[in-house]
Amino acid sequence: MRVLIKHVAINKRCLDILIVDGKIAKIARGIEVPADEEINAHGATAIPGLIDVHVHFREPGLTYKETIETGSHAAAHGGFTTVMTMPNVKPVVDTAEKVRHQVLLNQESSLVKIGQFGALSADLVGVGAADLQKMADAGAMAFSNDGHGVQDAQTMLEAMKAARQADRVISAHLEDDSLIQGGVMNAGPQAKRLDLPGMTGLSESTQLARDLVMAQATGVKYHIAHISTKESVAQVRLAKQMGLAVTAEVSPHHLFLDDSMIETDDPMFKMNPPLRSRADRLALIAGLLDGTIDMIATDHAPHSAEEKSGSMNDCSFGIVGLETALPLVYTRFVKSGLVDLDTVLDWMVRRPKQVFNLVSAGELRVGDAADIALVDFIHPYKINPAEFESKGKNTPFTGQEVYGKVLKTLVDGHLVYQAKKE
Ligand SMILES: NC(=O)N[C@@H](CC(=O)O)C(=O)O
Ligand SMILES: [Zn+2]
Ligand SMILES: [Zn+2]
Repeated sequence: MRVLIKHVAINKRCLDILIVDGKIAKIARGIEVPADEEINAHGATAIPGLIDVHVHFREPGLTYKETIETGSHAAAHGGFTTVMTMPNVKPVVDTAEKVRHQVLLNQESSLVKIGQFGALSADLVGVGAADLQKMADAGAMAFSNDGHGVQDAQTMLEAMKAARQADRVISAHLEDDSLIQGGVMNAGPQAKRLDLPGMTGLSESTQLARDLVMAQATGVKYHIAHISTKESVAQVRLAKQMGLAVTAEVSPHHLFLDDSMIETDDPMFKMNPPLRSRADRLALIAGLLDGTIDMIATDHAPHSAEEKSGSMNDCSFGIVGLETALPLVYTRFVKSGLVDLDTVLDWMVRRPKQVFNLVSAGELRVGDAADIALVDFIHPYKINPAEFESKGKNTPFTGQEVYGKVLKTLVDGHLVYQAKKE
């Protein structure tokens, strides 16, 4: 099977891409060979398919929020060709048998490549680490307790030792429950103004301090999920200087929103960790720019309309991200002149691939898997949740004007998303 993509921009040059049997065979000017399928990509830019190391597809158990199929359509629509799915489905993916089952389910139902996380402890809250080695053997690509902080130090220590042994990364959701105090947004003047219970960022940074000491002792590859505070960024910077195998991801919403922008009690602004202060947000941007933070991950967390209605006091934590990440990052960071597109691809393709050892993901090089997104960076459009492929429409970015509409997405040379003609 040969696919020929004609007249596409790559690093600002107009080139053709020849794909043979799912792999990139040639990238050059004016390739003239017969092909089973020819795509005229005039006006589009080709980028390697994006990688998101933090998403929630809600199958099994919570499929009214999202299924593997709808989540994978959302990924493809967002230009993502590989995602890593968190284990907080129902039942939680916390045994080798459940990992095996989940990996099969992912393969059957997904349009994009999926790396599956196994849980660090039983049901995400159990004391004592789960059997990480067995889960790794069954196909778990990494481990996480996302959704819950690991409250018990001994449990985290056991998990770190086992992850080190199995050569898998731990992605930590950092949250000390004793410091949360029923908060629904960041503690600070804005929470007071809105008369909403606040939660302190110390909940994240204190647990991070504990974990970094144990990460050094065990030598585990330790990754911080959705980092959100300036204190955490400072700790990661120091830990890296000390030579620890520490990495971190930041979400687009923590980069582009802060609690001063929450003007009303609006469920679309409730997520975990919460939007922090402007000073925190600026520290996250600085950390990303200087390499302290390695990558961007969406924490795509779909919920039903009902679960995201009413007051922040009662609604669910989390927002969707797969279908807004690239346009938001491109518009705020590249269009504004802060960084070039290639740097964004470091954050959204290369570092995620390296850190999580995602060997099947392609990087737009001859010989690599043809995981490619064709993107229109020229024409602006407005974010409209009604156009999302995800079941979750819960985003605080509705109506924002952005650049970076995905026109087509290919996984192993197969078209998995195609924008409707206007
Ligand atoms: N981020 C969120 O607010 N929610 C996530 C859980 C998580 O990422 O901690 C979810 O599963 O809904
Ligand atoms: Zn989390
Ligand atoms: Zn999450």
